[in-house]
Amino acid sequence: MTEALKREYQVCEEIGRGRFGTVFRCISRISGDSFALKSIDKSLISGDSLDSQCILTEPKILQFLSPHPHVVQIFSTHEDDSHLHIVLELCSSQDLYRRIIDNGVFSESESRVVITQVLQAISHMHNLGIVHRDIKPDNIMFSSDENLVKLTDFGSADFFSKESGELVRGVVGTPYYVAPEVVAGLDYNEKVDVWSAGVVLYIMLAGFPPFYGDTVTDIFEAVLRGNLRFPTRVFKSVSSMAKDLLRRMLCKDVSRRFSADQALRHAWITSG
Ligand SMILES: Nc1ncnc2c1ncn2[C@@H]1O[C@H](COP(=O)(O)OP(=O)(O)OP(=O)(O)O)[C@@H](O)[C@H]1O
Repeated sequence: MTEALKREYQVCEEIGRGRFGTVFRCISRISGDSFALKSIDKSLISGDSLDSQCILTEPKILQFLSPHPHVVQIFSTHEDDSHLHIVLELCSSQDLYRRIIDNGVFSESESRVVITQVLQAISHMHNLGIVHRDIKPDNIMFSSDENLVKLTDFGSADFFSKESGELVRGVVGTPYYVAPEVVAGLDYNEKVDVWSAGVVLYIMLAGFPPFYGDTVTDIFEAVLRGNLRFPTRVFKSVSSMAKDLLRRMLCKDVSRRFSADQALRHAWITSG
């Protein structure tokens, strides 16, 4: 651990583990406030691999996006021979995935509170020319005060240029959440994040994803068909306004799919 890090923070208990590192709670010796310290073991990453790119991209993009109320805040990075340490805002241990598993489906008003904040984070990113490419419940955390939602995990994010209309390439994302144009191997734009946020909203309301299958291939085929259904058993009590927003976010035709800003202006969002 670097001297500066040891001087500034007292490292406490482990609070999580990812593929490349361990996350600890740490306390600032100056303010007494708690933070999350993500320590990435550099020996687990091979030199010029995609993994090492992701790990280096994340702090760079977080620095660029911070501060925003719905993007997990980065405070500093410290590097030594063996590790890259990132000091982040401390979130609650429960992410949206865990909350859906533990508490079941969300009401419309609960879903609205979460998705509005996610869309605000996406709008902020898109306005700064960044596409996240891995929006999913596991990457949506709650802040320690529980009502604030924070978007995390920018390891798959990339820069794009809105002015030049330049498109992004590469199959990136998680099967249930990935947009059809990504699965089809086409170039794509930032609206892939709106599609993924639409999948998240659908799951919060229904408890299952809109496009699913037993294997990754089956899921991809369902995504490519993009046949959005609202089974009566589950959706009979969901408002037509909520379904209308889902249709506009989960629209296969990218040119007709809502942007994050359009979604934020939709009546179902603003009526909240
Ligand atoms: N800012 C944070 N505040 C609180 N807990 C966190 C924070 N960041 C990460 N964690 C916890 O640490 C765990 C590991 O996080 P990390 O970002 O290293 O990996 P991951 O994104 O879960 O997985 P992968 O490494 O496969 O991408 C998370 O699942 C979460 O429980």
